[in-house]
Parts: sequence; structure tokens; C-alpha cells
Amino acid sequence: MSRLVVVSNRVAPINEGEATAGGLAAGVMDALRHSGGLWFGWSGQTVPDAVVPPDSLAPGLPPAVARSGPVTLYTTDLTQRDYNDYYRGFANGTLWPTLHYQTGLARFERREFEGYRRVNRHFARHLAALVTPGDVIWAHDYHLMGLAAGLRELGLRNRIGLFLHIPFPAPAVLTTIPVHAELMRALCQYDLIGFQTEADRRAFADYLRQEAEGQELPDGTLQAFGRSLRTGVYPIGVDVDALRAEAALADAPHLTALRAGLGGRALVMSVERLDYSKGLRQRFAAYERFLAEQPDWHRRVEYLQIAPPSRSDVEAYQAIRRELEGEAGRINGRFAELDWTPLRYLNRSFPRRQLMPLYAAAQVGLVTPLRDGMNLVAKEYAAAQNPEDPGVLVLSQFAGAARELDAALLVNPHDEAGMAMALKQALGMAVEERRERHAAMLRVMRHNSLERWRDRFVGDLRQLPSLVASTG
Ligand SMILES: O=P(O)(O)OC[C@H]1O[C@H](O[C@H]2O[C@H](CO)[C@@H](O)[C@H](O)[C@H]2O)[C@H](O)[C@@H](O)[C@@H]1O
Ligand SMILES: O=c1ccn([C@@H]2O[C@H](COP(=O)(O)OP(=O)(O)O)[C@@H](O)[C@H]2O)c(=O)[nH]1
Repeated sequence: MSRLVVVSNRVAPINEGEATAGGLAAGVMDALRHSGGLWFGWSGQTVPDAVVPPDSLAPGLPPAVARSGPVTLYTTDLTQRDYNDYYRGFANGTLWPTLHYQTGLARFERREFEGYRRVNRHFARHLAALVTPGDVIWAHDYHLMGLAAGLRELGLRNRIGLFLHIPFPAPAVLTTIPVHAELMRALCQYDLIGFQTEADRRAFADYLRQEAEGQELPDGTLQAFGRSLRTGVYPIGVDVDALRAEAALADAPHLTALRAGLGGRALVMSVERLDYSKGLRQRFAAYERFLAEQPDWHRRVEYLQIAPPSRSDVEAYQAIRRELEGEAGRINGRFAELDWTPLRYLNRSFPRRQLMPLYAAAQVGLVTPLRDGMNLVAKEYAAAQNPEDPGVLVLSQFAGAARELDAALLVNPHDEAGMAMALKQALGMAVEERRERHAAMLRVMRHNSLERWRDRFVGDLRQLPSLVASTG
């Protein structure tokens, strides 16, 4: 069978047990561990600009190689300029906010877009030296919308697919990016584009129809910018059994410490990168409202928020961090007692295997992003629960996960009063209802597993008729 070559900006840490930076790295590593293959991406390190001359067409330093089980990891450093223009600039200053419907936080600099294209071409050159004609190439996420175009320029005719982990917005939102047409033209050099939800796939097809005179054929093929490509919906899943085994480690020392601190109080828990798209500000406000309206819950509940800093050199991330620090202090100042801290706010990351027993100990998982491609934490929380006495997942209707986990308590993350009510409902929910909701979520998660996500995407990519794969 043809070899699988994975490309993403972020790769998982090589050392087992280190905290993964986000759902993509966690999901791809879990998926690749079974099938094996080659994974190429950024090392997470930057080097001074002087290492690579500014106008160099060469891809820079040769990639470093490491092995993690059956996965061979090739990683490359970014120069400071590339990091600034591509990662911090166009990817996380323009694409991330816009694709999450936060156009007010997006900026656009032509120079950064050029940097984005330059790094995509550099990735393509590195990759071209590693792949053979029979390999299938599976690229990931918004950082690499231009990778297939770079590979085609170098003459590669391999089947190339992209899975977009984050939302694809309505055309009216995407077109706020001044270079949307150039970006989408490059994106159409992929043979297969996968989305988390049908709404995302539909929005992409709508864009091509409305803005690029595209067409959708009866068999689902899209035609635009002189290309034919396929699309599909592949919700990323989790390995329920592996997560349940991690969650069952009841003697973990950090769990003992948590239990001692709780002293029998109910635990409400949230975990995410400190990102404005995750809805922390609105969630803090909802919790404050809950405490103000439900004095009988004082001293009987604690909210643990784990929020490791992320992309901290992007201004919008610095602003949300400052704001949340202030809010956490204010809420505790308003309600805390000598023997009760209602909100514990931790700005550090934990390895996932340490998080799982904590989820299992939490009566409520509060996952309320303003927008999210999927949100794996929602699935991990549900997987961690004891089926006989499960906790309740309170989930944003705007997370991709809500399409599958509709047995959760769904909330609008902009509705503080609604979230406060949902929290009360979750904390008081009878065990029969909790079991029913949990069983329904577990059924969906077992069906839409991580394995199925990988197998369906890679299977569809492998099966593309060669005509589709080679036109261009
Ligand atoms: O690489 P970083 O800049 O540190 O950010 C971490 C990752 O965040 C995003 O994750 C997304 O993928 C998840 C898995 O499919 C999905 O559940 C979540 O909703 C998305 O936000 C980002 O898309 C990744 O590229 C980043 O590596
Ligand atoms: O301290 C932390 C915080 C998060 N995560 C993991 O990071 C991923 C976050 O993925 P999600 O899809 O929820 O959001 P993203 O960060 O990718 O936007 C999940 O697997 C979490 O378990 C982790 O291992 N340690």
C-alpha cells in the first residue's frame, strides 16, 4: 500500500508524556501511531534570520529526523522573519480570527501573506525531497492552504489532501481577507479537502459558487479555478478505550492533591489553550452570575480552569490573558471565604494522561467556545466519565463537537444567563438522565472514532480517480 506522508505546522512532542500543544498534534499522533508513516512539520524553534539569506529560494536548514514508534518525524526550524510573517502574522493574526468569525481581531499585512506563501513553498521543497511518486500526502490545517500549490509548482502529481481542523466561515466573512481569491485558488490545488462538519463543507462550496464561478457536479466534485476537487466531512474523533484507561488511574498524585483541596465540593472543570475563541471571558461571567444567583451553592462548588498560554506574542492573546487574570481575581475577591476559593485559574499545561483522571473527578465539564472546529476536550471529558455515575457535559452549540454530542447540555456561549442556568441544571441533574445522556455520547464517539477519521480520509484520498488527482 502507498506510504502515508503527513504534513502539519505543529507536530507532537517526541517524548511520551509531554503536554501536546492542541488537538491537532494529539489527534494526528494518536492516528499515526497505528498506521505508521512519515510526519513533517515545524520544530517549534526559531533561528536568527542570518542563518538563511532573506531572498533565498532554498528551503533553509535540512530537517532534523527523529523516530517515535512507527512514525518518522522530520522537523524544520523557522527563521525569525518566517515565524513573524507566517505563524504569528498571516496564520494566527489573519486566518485564525477570521475563520473563527472574529473579524474585529483580524489584521491584514501583504508582507505577512507573502511570508505565508514563502513558508508554504519552503515546506513544499523540503517535502518534495522526502516523498516518492506513490506516496499519498495528507496536510493539516489553515497554516498549509498553499502547500499543494507549492508541490504542484515542483511537478508533484501525488494525491494531496488537506484536513481543515478549524471552521470554514460563511463567504461574507472569508471575503474580508483581501487576498481571499489568491488563497482559495491555491487551496483548490488539493485533490481532497476534509472538514469537521457539513456546515464548514457547505460554506466552502458556497464560496466557490458565489465568488469563483465554481460548480458542484451531481457526484459532489467541485470545479473552480480550472481544477476538480473532492470534499468530505470527517469529524475528528478520540480513542475512547485508551482515554478511559488513562481516566481510571485513580491513584494519580495530582488527583489526590485535587481531592484534598476540594474537600467534597462539586467540581466544574474547563481546559483549553488560552485563546479568545474559547469563550473564557463569557464563561467567567456566567459563573459569576451563577454564584450571585445561587447562594445555596456557595462553598459547595469549585470551578477549575486550566488555560495554558498559547501564541503569547500575538497581541490579541496578550489582551485576553490580562483581562482574565483581572476577572479571576475580581470574582474570587467578591465571593471567596477563608475556607473557599470559588475559582481556581491555572495558566499551565498538563499532559493529557494527567488531565483524564481530573475530568473523571469533575461533576461538570464546561466547554463553551465561541467557535471551534471540533474541540477534543469535550470528547475527552465525556470519554473519562464513569458510565454508572457520569458527570454532565455543558457544551457550546458553536463547537464542531456539538453536531455529534447533541446529548450534552447545549448552550449559546454568548448567553451568560443561559449558561448560568445550564450550570445549575447540570449540578442538580438526576443520575438516570446523566446516564442516558452519557450513553448517547459514548455511542457516537465509539462510532466516529479517531481510527475512522483517519481511515475514511486516507481511504478517500487513496481512492481518488487518477484523473482527478492528476489534472491541474
Ligand atoms: O499549534 P498552536 O498554534 O500552538 O495551536 C494548537 C492547535 O490549535 C488548533 O486546533 C484545532 O484542531 C483540533 C483537532 O482537530 C480541533 O478539535 C480544534 O477545534 C481546533 O482548534 C489548530 O487548528 C491547530 O493547527 C493547532 O496546532
Ligand atoms: O494542558 C493541556 C491542555 C490541553 N491539552 C490537550 O490539547 C488538546 C486540545 O484540543 P482541542 O481540540 O480541545 O482544542 P485546540 O487547542 O486544538 O484548539 C486536547 O487533546 C487536550 O487534552 C493538553 O494535553 N494539556
